[in-house]
Amino acid sequence: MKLNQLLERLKYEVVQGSDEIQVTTLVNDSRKIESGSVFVCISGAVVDGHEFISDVAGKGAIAVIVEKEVEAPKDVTVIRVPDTRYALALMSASYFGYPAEKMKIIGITGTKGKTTTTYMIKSILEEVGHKVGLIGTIETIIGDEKIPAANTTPESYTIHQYFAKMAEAGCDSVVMEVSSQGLMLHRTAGILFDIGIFTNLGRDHIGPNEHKDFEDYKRCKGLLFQQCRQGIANVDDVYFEDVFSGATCETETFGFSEKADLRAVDTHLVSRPGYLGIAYHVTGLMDFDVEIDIPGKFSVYNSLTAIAVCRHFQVPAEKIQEALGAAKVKGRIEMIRVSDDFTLMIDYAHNAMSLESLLTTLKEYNPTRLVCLFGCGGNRSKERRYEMGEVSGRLADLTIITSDNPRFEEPQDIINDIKVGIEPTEGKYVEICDRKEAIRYAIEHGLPGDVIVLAGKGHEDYQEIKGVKYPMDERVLIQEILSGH
Ligand SMILES: CC(=O)N[C@H]1[C@@H](OP(=O)(O)OP(=O)(O)OC[C@H]2O[C@@H](n3ccc(=O)[nH]c3=O)[C@H](O)[C@@H]2O)O[C@H](CO)[C@@H](O)[C@@H]1O[C@H](C)C(=O)N[C@@H](C)C(=O)N[C@H](CCC(=O)O)C(=O)O
Ligand SMILES: Nc1ncnc2c1ncn2[C@@H]1O[C@H](COP(=O)(O)OP(=O)(O)OP(=O)(O)O)[C@@H](O)[C@H]1O
Ligand SMILES: N[C@H](CCC[C@H](N)C(=O)O)C(=O)O
Ligand SMILES: [Mg+2]
Repeated sequence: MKLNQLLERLKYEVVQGSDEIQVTTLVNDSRKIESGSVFVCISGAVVDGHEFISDVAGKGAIAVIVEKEVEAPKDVTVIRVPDTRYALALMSASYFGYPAEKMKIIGITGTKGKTTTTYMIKSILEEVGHKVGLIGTIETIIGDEKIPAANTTPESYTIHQYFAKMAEAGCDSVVMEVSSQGLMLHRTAGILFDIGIFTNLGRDHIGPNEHKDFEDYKRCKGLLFQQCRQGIANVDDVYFEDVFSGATCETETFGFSEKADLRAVDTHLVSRPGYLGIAYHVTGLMDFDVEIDIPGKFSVYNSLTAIAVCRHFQVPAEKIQEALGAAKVKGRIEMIRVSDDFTLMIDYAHNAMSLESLLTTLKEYNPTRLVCLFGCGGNRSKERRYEMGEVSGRLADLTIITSDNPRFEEPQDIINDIKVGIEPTEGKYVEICDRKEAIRYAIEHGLPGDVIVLAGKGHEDYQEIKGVKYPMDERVLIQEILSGH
């Protein structure tokens, strides 16, 4: 492949050498260089790719793409672009033959509900015969192949590599989560989404290596609506108009508000022993009854989003009803049967917004006690800690504070930060640092009619401590506890 073909959709300057050369592979990791590779230098959060130029030249790279002034061996072509992450995205699309243009691409952004909604959309579209690829927090799904995810929205090269595999596997559409960091770091640059979705916006992801402030977070979410044809938005969210202020797409809305194009009415909780769900009537652009096995008001939002998307694929109401009735997502309000007396669930709520909506909605089912077990991740937004502490102290009848993924922080320091939030609420709490022991406590002290939530780890099957991921799956811990281990 010729270098100028990879660069065809970019503005660039040839600083040294020629763009007429043939290259073998496109690489942004010096450890993956082959003879004839072009190396894209990314200024990362940990290291600067520009520092590897002599290393990659020694390994056979024949061109480098830079965004800074650099010294390079004379036989290496140097191309300068304004932003190398942006360039990597557009070059990757070309490298893999523009696979996004062969399928319908659905992108979902928002603070919460992305993962849940992607699975709902996939199951509805597959009900009527579409073949749907999926990219998100839990995994990437290409036909029968499931690849565990490192990021919610992977690096652009990986996205196009997955797209190419999906197109080859016969997928006609892709549903993917588009995180604000993904938008900020140009991981999805150059993709024209057929449908872009905005679920909601809450304070999150502010801190070192994430967003500098809420304004930046909000601005990044809005970028999706400058690169899609049809926007679909939650009109009830207070930030909807802000997020869509620069939008260039057609826009339709969903929500409870009378203004919504697709609206939920007559919502009612469904509760039977061992079962919590929600039902409503959808009206406006479509008209039918919906019942879902996932409790809570946000299940109404997530399913409305899925309905709005599937309407654009002309899916009939009965098929949507059927697929939504069976929708289940790993670690998202996943019910685990441990007792005939009380209800226990594993959920991924790991910020104040999701914990507040989860606990509020569960309280509506009138449990004897609402018990909330959680910790917070280390080396992630510190605001989450006291905010989640405050939410749980205020809404739960008992909070069990424990560890999540401490990463490089001391678990007890994280617990202390959570206590700063919980103490002023006078909410009842216990602290048990070891997560398994904390779960044991929750199960052994469960009272008839209790609802117990294990929050924060959701689908994760590991605990990350000082750079090592140790196996830890809450489903396995529960089975061990029940069998007396
Ligand atoms: C802070 C951040 O966003 N980091 C992400 C980023 O790392 P980076 O580019 O800054 O990497 P770096 O290690 O500094 O390396 C810079 C460059 O040098 C290259 N390099 C590096 C070492 C070497 O020996 N040779 C070499 O060439 C690297 O390949 C890279 O091109 O790019 C990597 C590849 O795409 C990501 O995996 C990584 O995500 C880390 C794991 C992360 O935790 N990110 C979080 C903040 C994140 O992005 N989260 C969002 C939202 C989550 C959600 O709410 O669902 C997500 O989309 O996942
Ligand atoms: N629409 C929603 N509004 C608020 N909270 C939600 C919503 N949907 C799900 N939640 C709560 O947030 C948690 C995470 O949901 P989900 O994984 O679907 O969101 P996400 O946007 O993919 O989040 P992440 O950025 O962490 O991947 C759920 O476990 C649930 O507690
Ligand atoms: N995608 C999420 C993962 C958090 C999950 C939680 N278990 C933790 O480790 O903090 C984030 O980066 O914010
Ligand atoms: Mg997600």
